[in-house]
Amino acid sequence: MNQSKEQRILNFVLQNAVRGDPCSVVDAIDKYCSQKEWAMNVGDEKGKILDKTVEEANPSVALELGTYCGYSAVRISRLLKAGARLLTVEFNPEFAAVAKQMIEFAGVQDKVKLLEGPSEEIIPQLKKKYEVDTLDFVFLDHWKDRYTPDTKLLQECNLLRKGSILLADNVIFPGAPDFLNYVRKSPHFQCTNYPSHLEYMQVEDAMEKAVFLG
Ligand SMILES: O=c1[nH]cnc2c(O)cc(-c3ccc(F)cc3)cc12
Ligand SMILES: [Mg+2]
Repeated sequence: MNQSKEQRILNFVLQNAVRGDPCSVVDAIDKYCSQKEWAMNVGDEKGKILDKTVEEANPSVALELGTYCGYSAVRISRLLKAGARLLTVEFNPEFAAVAKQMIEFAGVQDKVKLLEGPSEEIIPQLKKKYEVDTLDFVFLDHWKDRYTPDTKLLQECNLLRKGSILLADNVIFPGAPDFLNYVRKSPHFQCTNYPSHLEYMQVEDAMEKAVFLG
């Protein structure tokens, strides 16, 4: 059976990174995807914006929508303080299977919980099934058409508190215009735009930070 691109990325990591070393996993994925096969990891340029925002949030509980191969789950969890945790949601079972192995190889499995399924089903379960009170940090990197409905759902489920930080990837390319409209017009969010480039390409992209004001 032919290997998928995501399985090829994982194999490259298993052969070129250091087990238990999250930075080596992140670097190996970036090396493969910049030199061999493009893939939709957030990448190192936008990854540095992600790092800064995670450090600013210093979350006890973080949520990621869109795990893919686990690149940003490893990138985020390497920065988490002792006892902090990341919940990451992936709809595609093939991607989830690769991400699970990526997370374990990186040695961050004790900080990361991978939840398989659609975000609109999982978000309403976070409080009761996953013992979440409120989320300190949310990384939106799944499907652009879900950014706005899932942001509204997070609010409706009382999962945000004053100061919760949302960070959205790809607000320029592929683009999430309705999300930008929603958060920038809402009195409940204070927004900041971070111009950057599409991962591994010279195409303009940006990330949007939206701090919940309560
Ligand atoms: O679907 C996506 N989810 C999350 N992140 C993405 C991301 O960073 C890039 C892209 C993407 C970019 C260019 C292209 F030609 C085709 C897809 C998609 C996603
Ligand atoms: Mg993305």
